[in-house]
Amino acid sequence: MLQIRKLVSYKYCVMTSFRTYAANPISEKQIDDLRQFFLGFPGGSVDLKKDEKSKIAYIFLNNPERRNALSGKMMADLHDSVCELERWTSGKGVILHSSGPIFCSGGDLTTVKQISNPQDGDKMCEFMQHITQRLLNLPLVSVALISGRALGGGAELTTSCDFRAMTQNAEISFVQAKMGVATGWGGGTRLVKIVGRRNALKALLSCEKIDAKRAAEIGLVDYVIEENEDPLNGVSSWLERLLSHDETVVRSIKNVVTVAEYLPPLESLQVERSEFAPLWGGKANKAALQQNIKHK
Ligand SMILES: C[C@@H](C(=O)O)C(=O)SCCNC(=O)CCNC(=O)[C@H](O)C(C)(C)COP(=O)(O)OP(=O)(O)OC[C@H]1O[C@@H](n2cnc3c(N)ncnc32)[C@H](O)[C@@H]1OP(=O)(O)O
Repeated sequence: MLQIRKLVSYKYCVMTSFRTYAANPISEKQIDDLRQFFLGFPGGSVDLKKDEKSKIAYIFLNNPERRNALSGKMMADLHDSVCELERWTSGKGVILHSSGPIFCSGGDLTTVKQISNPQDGDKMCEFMQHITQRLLNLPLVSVALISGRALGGGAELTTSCDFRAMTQNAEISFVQAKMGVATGWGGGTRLVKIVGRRNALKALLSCEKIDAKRAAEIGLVDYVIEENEDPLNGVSSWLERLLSHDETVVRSIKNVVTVAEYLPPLESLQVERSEFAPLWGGKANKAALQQNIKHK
């Protein structure tokens, strides 16, 4: 019993410190300073809704007048949403979405123009890398629903989820090179992991419009919304089917996959063990054994 308690407390320590570590090793004070700085650039909001029945949360990018561009204030909102989701212990999934013809037109150019110097650019980079990595590392399975176009920082945002769903007319374009910059929100690093080195290099240099067909070819999209399907209902049903297991199982699987990406194998195996032990003989496991399931 003591051994199991030790394992559970090990798991808690590793996962708590890991989430911040893998997001960027910066202190709470630094994060708070960055948050305060970016709150000074107003416009739009990022709205969080949690559905306790389906255990799926929805992060909504809301800045329609500027084609859902991300203002400094929205970056701070996104940070707050991710923090709230880290505390949502009964959740299983999260969907990042917006409405209108543009999923997200990137950084809000009103904000961007006011911080157009290397020092502030680095601050934005640090804050956005931190937020997007924390989003990706949540113990929730995440999907970016790209309905319409995702440009620049908007394209980078789509890589901060486990999966991407696209509508038939959606396009993802990494236009950073055309803007005289490279990716800075962590999207370059994540894109290489998703589509591989050559496809990433091509997407970043060509600034091409990647439609659903091309995205499927390079492994950038996981679910294409059907012609007559409501995008949000469609992706929610797709995710619910994937998350049909007990939340303890879903969250453990997500944690194991997350740590395997960052930690050396021996440490990752230790986390896997600490995730497994409490599940073995647990509520979901006992219920499954009682059903005498045949996996035909
Ligand atoms: C962080 C950084 C990075 O690269 O790392 C970035 O993301 S830089 C940002 C990279 N993104 C961009 O450069 C986007 C530039 N915008 C566009 O290409 C276009 O606006 C589209 C996004 C394709 C939308 O074209 P569409 O014909 O639908 O609308 P529109 O051009 O009339 O735009 C409607 C209104 O939204 C505003 N608007 C559009 N995108 C904006 C943005 N990113 N920031 C601030 N305002 C923006 C327009 O100025 C316009 O405002 P008014 O009606 O008041 O004139």
